[in-house]
Amino acid sequence: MEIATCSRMVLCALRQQVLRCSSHCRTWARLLQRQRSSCVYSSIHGFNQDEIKEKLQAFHGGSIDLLKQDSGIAVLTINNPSRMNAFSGSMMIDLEERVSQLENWPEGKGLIVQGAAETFCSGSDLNAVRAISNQQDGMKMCMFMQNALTRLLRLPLISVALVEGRALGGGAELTTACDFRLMEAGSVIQFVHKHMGLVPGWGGAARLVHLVGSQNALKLLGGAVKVDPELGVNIGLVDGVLEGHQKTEGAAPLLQQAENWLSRYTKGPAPVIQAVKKVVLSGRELPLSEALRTEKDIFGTVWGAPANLEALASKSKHK
Ligand SMILES: CCCC(=O)SCCNC(=O)CCNC(=O)[C@H](O)C(C)(C)COP(=O)(O)OP(=O)(O)OC[C@H]1O[C@@H](n2cnc3c(N)ncnc32)[C@H](O)[C@@H]1OP(=O)(O)O
Repeated sequence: MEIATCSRMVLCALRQQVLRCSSHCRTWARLLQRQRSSCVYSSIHGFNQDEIKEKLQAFHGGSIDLLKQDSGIAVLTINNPSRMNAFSGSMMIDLEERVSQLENWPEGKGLIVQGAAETFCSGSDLNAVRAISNQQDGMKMCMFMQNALTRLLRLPLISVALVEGRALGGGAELTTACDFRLMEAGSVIQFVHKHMGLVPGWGGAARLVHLVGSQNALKLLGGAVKVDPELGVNIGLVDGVLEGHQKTEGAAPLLQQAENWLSRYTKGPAPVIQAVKKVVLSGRELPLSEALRTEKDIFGTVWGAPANLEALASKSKHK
């Protein structure tokens, strides 16, 4: 073959490769843009994040701890045991920061949200609530938490709330910002807002309606019903019941049980698991035509990618 012909062929292959790469880059840029716009409120809604962060910072205590594991499953712990893991202001800021870290975790596949010291979370810290009980601050805190929890639910990770002990008020809302909920036998999820003269404000009502339907949501909020694992499973709020490791002899620690449960869905390469979450998320949140276009874009990120080529080469049978 002539040298000129050969170089033309190489150039052509290179051009195709560049075109393919730039199309991938454009797709990723579009998807990243969508991820960045995960927030519900921004400056166009009159929301100033720095302003409310400064206010929340004054109510300290507790922390939100993040452990990223080599397995690709991270554990997020609500840690304020002396107040039954209630959310102080600084913990709200911590939560937002941990969500940012998880948004930038290419190896991530799953997330378990748990409470420290054998209980889940008793909602917002009532001391902070009293101090910011004026209308303006309440709205700002509500927007801040809706943004953080919406971004939590929209992470490209399959997430599970591991409910041990009690999930009350904002704690119950937090469970709805995960893809799945697992409850320990004997634990309770309760939207106690009505007893506090409130309704959910962290996005919990909107998400609850999607999970259990408006009839059940109305019952749970209107009656401040104590949801035990059996009721939770019956109405579709809860996806699995774990054995209480202290009460049942030989039961594995709860976190271990939750990791085992989740690992069924996180087995495989991170880009594929993240793509699975993204297609479901777009189907759940977008109008059909937009969801279909997004699915096509996400499909484009896995088609012909290493995991796909490897599977094709191995001629796998799905037995
Ligand atoms: C939009 C968000 C809406 C919201 O989240 S509003 C808040 C909803 N949550 C609540 O109302 C929970 C109030 N707390 C309770 O009902 C009970 O404390 C709870 C969780 C059932 C536990 O009861 P017990 O086991 O008897 O324990 P206890 O009452 O002695 O509590 C132990 C210590 O924890 C504290 N605590 C519990 N929940 C808290 C909260 N949300 N904010 C601030 N402090 C809270 C409680 O005051 C007590 O502290 P201390 O030992 O008296 O200093």
